[in-house]
Amino acid sequence: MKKTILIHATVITVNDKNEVIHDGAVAFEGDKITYVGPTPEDLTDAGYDEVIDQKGDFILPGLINTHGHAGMSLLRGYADDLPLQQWLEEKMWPLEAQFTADSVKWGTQLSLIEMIRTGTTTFVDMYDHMDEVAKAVEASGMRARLCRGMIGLCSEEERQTKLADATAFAKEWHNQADGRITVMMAPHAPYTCSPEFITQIIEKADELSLPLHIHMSETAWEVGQNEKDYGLRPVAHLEKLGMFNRPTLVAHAVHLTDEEIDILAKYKVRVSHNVVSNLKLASGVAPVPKMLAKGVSVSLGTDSSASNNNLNLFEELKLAAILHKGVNNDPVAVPAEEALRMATRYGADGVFQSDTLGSIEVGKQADLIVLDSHQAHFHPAHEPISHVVYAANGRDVKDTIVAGKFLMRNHKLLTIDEERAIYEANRMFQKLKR
Ligand SMILES: CSC[C@H]1O[C@@H](n2cnc3c(O)ncnc32)[C@H](O)[C@@H]1O
Ligand SMILES: [Zn+2]
Repeated sequence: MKKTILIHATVITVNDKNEVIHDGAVAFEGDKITYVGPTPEDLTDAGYDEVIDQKGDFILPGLINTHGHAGMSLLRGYADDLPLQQWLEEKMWPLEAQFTADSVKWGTQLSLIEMIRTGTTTFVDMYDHMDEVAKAVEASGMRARLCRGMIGLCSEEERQTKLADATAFAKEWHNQADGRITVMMAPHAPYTCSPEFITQIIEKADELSLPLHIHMSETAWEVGQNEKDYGLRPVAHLEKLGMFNRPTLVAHAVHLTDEEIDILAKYKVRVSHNVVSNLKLASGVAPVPKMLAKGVSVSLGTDSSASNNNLNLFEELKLAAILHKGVNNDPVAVPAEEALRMATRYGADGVFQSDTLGSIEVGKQADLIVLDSHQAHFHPAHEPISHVVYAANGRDVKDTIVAGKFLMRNHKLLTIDEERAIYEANRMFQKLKR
């Protein structure tokens, strides 16, 4: 197995002690980290196949995007400035109904390019034609937690076809691509899936020992609708259906009462905070400081490029750190260190892989990103965490490494043909009837 060491770097470990190592080094053998510490004085007999001098660049754990729909990059910019329900019903769903496996394949390629370029090493994806997504992830070298999203607003026969499709996908792809691909079961939302359908999906997740993923409490409309239809708000509704007895990741969680936050904390429900998407669709602002204070694990998600309109998690990172200060009149809400944990450690928890991902520690997966620190906006050279959260942007990422393999080196993508992907995505979009 190849042994590599990155030396003379500023290593932002995001470990328990939040250590930052100046003139530090990170070594990995195969897919695992084998050394984290000061740059060794003498490497002559250490047996490394490759020694890379980072000249002070920042090394961080790869970022983890805990909610999105990669295929939807095909619809970037197609329907801006609308509220969620109108955006979905009048714009997204009619176009998605025309999507083929090829549309999803090329939409996903665009997303993978953006994510690798901006330092995401693991992402969650909920969509249709998931075989195409899984094949693209496998070839790209990325890590992903994938799920076939199920919308229940169709005939019983179609619902059962979707459940069978999700089950077959899970059986075929869970723990594949050397463990880089894992799977969840995903009812789309409480307002698009009946209680009976959600129950069937929970039972299937139980049978397959898989976590669950769902959009929840995204808009005030959704909460009102749930109360009207079932006499309960979404959190109590899903609790009653037994969803939270299984490991669950919910996306959005914008409209929550204090009691609902207590329920999420009690069941260790993971929350994906989609700050840009929630602002753009005018859904609201999730009570993130309250959730964090009550011990809820809150990570960051982009949602899709159709509501974001990019997959650059550095934007979520900065906004998560500053928005909650503004709306709560509290300059210490979501400090920089906590925002960075949301993008890394808590993300690892969000994908149920905190043992192996989310920080730079010996034994964990070598999922690393390198930021070019030789730029004006990273100087004066102090407080690296502050610079990464408040001053950095996705284009600062020069190297992206997943499972010890470079997917991008010196800004050059190594596993995806970018020009072809851009060409094909445009061709796919032109085929859609708008
Ligand atoms: C078939 S699963 C994916 C499904 O979700 C839709 N979607 C995208 N973004 C959101 C969002 O913010 N809330 C609810 N649903 C969303 C997407 O259009 C797909 O149909
Ligand atoms: Zn979504």
